[in-house]
Amino acid sequence: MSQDCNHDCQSCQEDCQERSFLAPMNKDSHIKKVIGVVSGKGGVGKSSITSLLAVLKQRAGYRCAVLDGDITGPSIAKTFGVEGTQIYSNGESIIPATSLEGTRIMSTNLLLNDSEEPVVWRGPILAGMIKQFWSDVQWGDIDYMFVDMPPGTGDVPLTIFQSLPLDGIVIVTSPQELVSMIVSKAVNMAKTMNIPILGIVENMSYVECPDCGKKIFVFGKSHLQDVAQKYDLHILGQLPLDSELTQLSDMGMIENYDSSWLDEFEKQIQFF
Ligand SMILES: Nc1ncnc2c1ncn2[C@@H]1O[C@H](COP(=O)(O)OP(=O)(O)OP(=O)(O)O)[C@@H](O)[C@H]1O
Repeated sequence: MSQDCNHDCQSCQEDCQERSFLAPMNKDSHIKKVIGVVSGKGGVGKSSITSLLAVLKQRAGYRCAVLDGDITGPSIAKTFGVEGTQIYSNGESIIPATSLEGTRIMSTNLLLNDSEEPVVWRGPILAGMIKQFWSDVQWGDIDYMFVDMPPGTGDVPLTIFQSLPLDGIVIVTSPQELVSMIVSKAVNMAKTMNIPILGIVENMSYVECPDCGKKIFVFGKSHLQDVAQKYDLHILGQLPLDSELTQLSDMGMIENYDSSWLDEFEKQIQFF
């Protein structure tokens, strides 16, 4: 580190070991905990679990926010029913959308005129967008911010790992993913970046028979225990496939979702 260091890494060109890639927090935001939600590949329910984590913490009385870092496949605004909300700026910062129950949300969907328009930006622009969501949005006082990370372990998730002060990550998987190498990539990425892994969630694990309540493991025997043991991961939950969750998410009403398994999930995330 140079003797003249003023700790402003943004304007400094020096090749310095102490260089921090962290994006500055918005001056009017006070965010106590930032938790990233990752998955090795798309479609396993990462955005749904991100939303449910915020819903559960909000129900427990905390002030929550969701930063939709899945810039090219945003779904959080729709899930929380704020798609189409007019986002405005106070001249200095962008004001996020607020859901019916008070969760603050920022997502690319809120910035596009047409939510069906594809986002065809390249990596550096995507990464810059996520930093702007952190630095330029006036989040206010937040107890828990959940960051819906882009799927995979590529350039953009890596930038989020480096740019946001993550307190930990939650890994979301599907039963099929657990038998592949995909989970190990997400685990190794977090370990390389020195970010604590809070736990692993197996989503779409089983279907519950509506008549007798029996759990049917449609993808065969779960490998969750083996994987958790192998990588020393805390199991946060084994969540069922539930059509009501899909329907409420599609209607923008995830905050109304309730189910008996949510109580157990809520207990498992109390230590965050
Ligand atoms: N446990 C579940 N039961 C029923 N439907 C679910 C469940 N989890 C997710 N879904 C549904 O599956 C679809 C994909 O889920 P989601 O968008 O959360 O996945 P994702 O991993 O974030 O995908 P992507 O990475 O492509 O954004 C959505 O329609 C969602 O409502």
